[in-house]
Amino acid sequence: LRGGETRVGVERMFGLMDRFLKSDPSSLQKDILDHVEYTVARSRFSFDDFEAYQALAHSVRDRLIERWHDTQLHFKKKDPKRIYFLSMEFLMGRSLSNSAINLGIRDQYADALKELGFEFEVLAEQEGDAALGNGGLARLSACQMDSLATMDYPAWGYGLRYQYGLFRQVILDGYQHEQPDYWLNFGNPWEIERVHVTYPVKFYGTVEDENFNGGKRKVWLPGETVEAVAYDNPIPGHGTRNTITLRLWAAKPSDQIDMESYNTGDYINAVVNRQRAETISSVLYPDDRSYQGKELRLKQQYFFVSASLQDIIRRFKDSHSNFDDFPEKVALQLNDTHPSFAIAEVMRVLVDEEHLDWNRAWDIVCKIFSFTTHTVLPEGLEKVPVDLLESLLPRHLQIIYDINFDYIEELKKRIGLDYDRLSRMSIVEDGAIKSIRMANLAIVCSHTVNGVSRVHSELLKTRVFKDFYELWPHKFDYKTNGVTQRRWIVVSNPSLSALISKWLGTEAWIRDVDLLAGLQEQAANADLHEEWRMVRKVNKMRLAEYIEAMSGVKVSVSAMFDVQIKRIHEYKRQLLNVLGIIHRYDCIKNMEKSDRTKVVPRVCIIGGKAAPGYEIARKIIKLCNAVAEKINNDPDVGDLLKLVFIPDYNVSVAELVIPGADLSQHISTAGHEASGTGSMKFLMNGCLLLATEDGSTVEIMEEIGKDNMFLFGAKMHEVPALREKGPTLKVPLQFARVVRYVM
Ligand SMILES: Nc1ccc(-c2nnc([C@@H]3O[C@H](CO)[C@@H](O)[C@H](O)[C@H]3O)[nH]2)cc1
Repeated sequence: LRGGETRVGVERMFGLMDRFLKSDPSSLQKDILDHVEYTVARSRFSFDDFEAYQALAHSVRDRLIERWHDTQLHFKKKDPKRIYFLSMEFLMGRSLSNSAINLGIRDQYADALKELGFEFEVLAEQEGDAALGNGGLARLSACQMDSLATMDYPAWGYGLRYQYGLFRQVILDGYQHEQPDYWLNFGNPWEIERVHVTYPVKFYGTVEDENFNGGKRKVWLPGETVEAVAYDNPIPGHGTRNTITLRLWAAKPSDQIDMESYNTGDYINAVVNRQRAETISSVLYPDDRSYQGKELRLKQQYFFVSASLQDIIRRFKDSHSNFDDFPEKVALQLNDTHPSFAIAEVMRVLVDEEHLDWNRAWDIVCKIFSFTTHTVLPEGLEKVPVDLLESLLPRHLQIIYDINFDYIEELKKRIGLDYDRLSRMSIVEDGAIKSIRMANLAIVCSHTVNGVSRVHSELLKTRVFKDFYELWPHKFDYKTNGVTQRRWIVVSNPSLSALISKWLGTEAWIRDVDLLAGLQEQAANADLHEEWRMVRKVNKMRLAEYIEAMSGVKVSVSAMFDVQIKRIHEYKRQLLNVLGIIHRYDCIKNMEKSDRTKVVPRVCIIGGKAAPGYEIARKIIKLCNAVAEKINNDPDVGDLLKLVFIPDYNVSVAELVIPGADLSQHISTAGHEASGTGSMKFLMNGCLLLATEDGSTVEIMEEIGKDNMFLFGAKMHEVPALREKGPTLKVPLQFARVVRYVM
C-alpha cells in the first residue's frame, strides 16, 4: 500500500504550518535565531558560519520532524506492508541542501539567511559528509532511500552508525595516507538518538537441549550481551510529505555490570570490557571488494541484523497477535550478502522464541527475503569460516546446517545424486577451511535474486549462479542501478536544474526522471545551447577554483575537463587512463610547435580512494601524482595538458566535480563492473562518456545511441582470449622510461 494518502491525510493538519513558514521569511529568521540562542547557545547578535549552519540545520530538522511524525502516524494507522532495506553501508553525504530542497523550502531559507548576512551555499559547505560506506553499493543505498521516500513507500532503512566512516585520504608526496573520519566530532543535527529504542544483542555462549512440550528444543545460552541503541535519520521525499526513517544502530555496553570484575576489584577490566562493546560499531571496513572474514566484521553484521529484526518484529507484534500476516506486512531486502545472517536470525526467533514449528517458520522466511547481489566474480562471494561462526553464533550455525540439510535433501530429489553439483550448490563449503557460502544461503532463502544491470544479470545466470538459475529461473531478475536526480542535478547543479525546468516548462522531472526526455524537442535550439554552455562554464569555474585550492594547479576553463573519479581498482583501469595521459604528453613533446595548435587543451582529473591494504591501487595513486608533477611543471606543454589528482574524493567532492566535467571515463575491463553508477550521474549533467561496454553502460548505449558516446575496448566475450594470449603489446620504450621515472 503506498503512502499516497500521506500527502492528503496530513496536508490539512500541517499545511497551515508550511504556508506560514513559506510565506513569512521573518518567521524563518526568528526560528533560526532561536536555534542560535537556545540550541547552539550563542549570542543571536554574534555567531559564525558554522554556528549559523548548526542553527539552520536544526531549523530544517524541525520541519523534517513535523512531517516525519505525520508519516509514522499515518502508516501506524494504515498498517501497510513495509519494505525494510538492510544495508551495511549508506553513503549519505551532506543532508542540509537535500533536506531543504526535498521539503520545498530551500529558497525561503536562502532569502531569510540573506537578510541575516549569510549565504545558504556557504553554510551548506560547513557540513561534513556522512561517509558510512565505501562506494557504489553504499551510495546506491542512499539514492534508494531518497527514491523510496519520494515514491511514497512505507519504507525503512537499517544500518550501522559507525563512529568512524570511510577514512579521510591525505596525499603526502604523492602517496595516500589514511586518517580517521571524525565525522561526529562536531555533532550530527541530522540524527535523533532514541535512548529508549534499545535492544540486547547476544554473542558466543553455548546451545543446550531443553525439554519442551514433551519433546526437546534448542536453547542458546549466550556468553556476551551488547546493547544496540537506535539513531534515527529522517529521509524526506521530494514533492510529498512522506518522510521515512534511516535507523542506524550504535553499540553500547549492556547494563549488565561485569560483576566478576567488580567483585575481584578489577574495576579497570570491567570498564575495558564495556568499551569492547562499543568497538562493534566503531569503524567501517574500508574494503569495497574483499570480504573481511574477520570476527569484528561478522559481529558488525549480526549486531545490526539482530537489532533491526527485534525492531521489525516488535513493530509487527504491536498490531498483530500472531505471525500469519507476517509475509503480507514485512519485506526484507538484503543489500548484498552482508545482512544475510538475518535469514538464520528470523528462523531462530520464530522457532526458538515464538515457538513456531520449523516448516511454518521456513515458509515465512522464503516469502519475506529478497536478495540484491552486486558481485560479478565467483571469487568475490562472501564466505564465513565455520569455526568463527561456531564460536560467535553457535545457534545460528546449527540453524544454517538444518536449512542446508533440508535444502540438499530436496535438491537430490530434483537433480539426483550429481555430487559435483550438489557440492557446488551446498550452503556449506567443505574444504581446507569449512565455510558458509553466504550468497548460497541468500539465494536458497530468497524469493527474488536481482543483479544490478542486464549484463550483470546475464553473468549471474551463466556463470556466478548458473546452477541456481537452472534450478529456480523464476527467482532471477535484474534492477539496473539508478541514481536520484534530486541529489545529482537539483542539489549538485542548481543552474542546470533551473535550465531544465525552464525548457521543459515544469519541475515535474524532479520526481519523474523520464520527463527529461522532453528536452529532445529542444535539442537543436541555439538559445538552449547558449544557456547550456553558460551553465557548464560556471560549473567549470567553480571546479577550477577547487582544483587550485586543493592542488595549487591553475587550470584553464577553456580546456576540456576529462574526469575519472571512482574507487581505485585495477579493473576500473585508472592505470590505463594514466598511460594514455603519458602517451598524450609524449606526443605533445615530440610534435612540431606549429602542430600544437591542433591539440585540444585537456585537464585530466583523477580522484578516488584505495583500500588501505590494496598495494597496487596505492601505487596507482602515486603514479598519478608523479605524472602530474612532471606534466604540470613542463612549460613546454603549458595549458595543452594538465593532470590533477583530487584528494579525499567523497559525495560532496563528486557533487562539485560532476557538473564541471566535459568528458568522463568509465573504462572497466568488460565483465568486471556489475553496473556502475558514476556514468549516470555524469550523463544527467550533460557530460560525454568514454566507456567500455560493461555493466550499465551497455543499457546507456542503447538508450542514448552509440553515436552519442565514445565506446572502445574489448567486449566481454573477447576478454578471456586476450587474457589467455597475455600481453602482446610491446610497451614502447618511452612508456617504460617515464613509468620507471614516475614510480
Ligand atoms: N564490503 C563490500 C562493499 C562493497 C562491495 C561491492 N560490490 N559491488 C559493489 C558495486 O555496487 C554498485 C551498486 O550496485 C555497482 O554499481 C558496482 O558495479 C559494484 O562494483 N560494491 C562489496 C563488498
